[in-house]
Amino acid sequence: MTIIDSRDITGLEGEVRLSEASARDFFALLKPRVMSLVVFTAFAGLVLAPGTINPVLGFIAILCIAVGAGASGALNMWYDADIDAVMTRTATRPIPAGRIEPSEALAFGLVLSVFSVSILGLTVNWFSAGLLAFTIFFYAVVYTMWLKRSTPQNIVIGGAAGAFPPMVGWACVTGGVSLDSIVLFLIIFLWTPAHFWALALFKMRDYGSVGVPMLPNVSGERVTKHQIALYAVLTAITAVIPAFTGLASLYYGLFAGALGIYLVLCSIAVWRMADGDEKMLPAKKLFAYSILYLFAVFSALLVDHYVVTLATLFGGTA
Ligand code: HEM
Ligand SMILES: CC(C)=CCC/C(C)=C/CC/C(C)=C/COP(=O)(O)OP(=O)(O)O
Repeated sequence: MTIIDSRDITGLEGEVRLSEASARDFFALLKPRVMSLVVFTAFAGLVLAPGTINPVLGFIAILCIAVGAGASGALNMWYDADIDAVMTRTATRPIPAGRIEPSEALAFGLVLSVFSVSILGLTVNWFSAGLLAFTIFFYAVVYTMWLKRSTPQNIVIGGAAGAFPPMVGWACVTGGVSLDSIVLFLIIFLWTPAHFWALALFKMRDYGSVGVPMLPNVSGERVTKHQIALYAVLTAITAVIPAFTGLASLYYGLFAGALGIYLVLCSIAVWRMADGDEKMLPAKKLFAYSILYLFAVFSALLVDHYVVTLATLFGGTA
């Protein structure tokens, strides 16, 4: 018997397309583009941590963090399906578009969460697994179900979820937390407001249409622009700290400083933008640069780490 639904109007060919689309849709539930940078910061935490980890275990650890991050994205999309259906940016996501049932997304998110945490605990260590579980809980429950719809400080507090991954990576190697891993946490924690409020400024109407209390909608553009500049300065300063704690060299510090100065300049351009500006070009530029910035800072930490390690080896054998 042929099942007729809106996606199956061309017989067998339609059915084949349906199953292909389903795999893509389940993949989309993992928020792969956002989570790729999250996983990269976790990888950096794992590499920068003192000590070593068996490469196979390191690979399993990163896979578990990627799956756990994706699972939290699926749970976020399950809970937010009602507002995602209304906002133009999110209306075509698999659940609001009707391509995945909410119950399927919930089951998918829960199974992947349990799977990723258990495998990480059984193969690597239970401290990192506990931290991964806490991170998933923080994003899916604390941010998505509670803060997002109740306070304009939602992403400041909720942003902690996005900042934990390097600490999870670090804990995979050391089994604990250290000052250096807290600095990595702080860089992302302080970066999140400039990253997200830039987007919230040019997507104000979307958030207003669903009543989500994002800062620009609640306190207005001016306050948001001041807050963005404040957090950009704090981020730029914090990102230089690894050069002083010994986690990275002074060359890293100079590079991170230059990246930070440009972040602050972009945020000042947003500050100077007239309220009510329709095009919001400086905000769009800041959002795009914020992503490049975080990627560049964590890449610089990795490159610096390898260069210093090689230099030490070379110096040691010379
Ligand atoms: C509470 C914290 C955060 C909030 C509210 C937030 C919000 C957003 C939103 C709404 C988008 C647009 C996504 C889309 O339309 O698909 C976005 C894009 C993005 N975010 Fe964030 N973000 C947060 C934290 C992070 C973190 C921690 C990272 C990485 C470490 C990150 C990396 C990215 C990337 C790479 C994109 C671009 C995705 C693309 O090109 O489609 N975000 N963010
Ligand atoms: C290891 C692990 C569990 C990592 C999780 C990392 C994490 C919390 C990333 C946050 C990414 C993100 C897109 C937040 C926006 O949610 P939103 O609901 O405000 O955005 P939306 O409107 O696009 O859905």
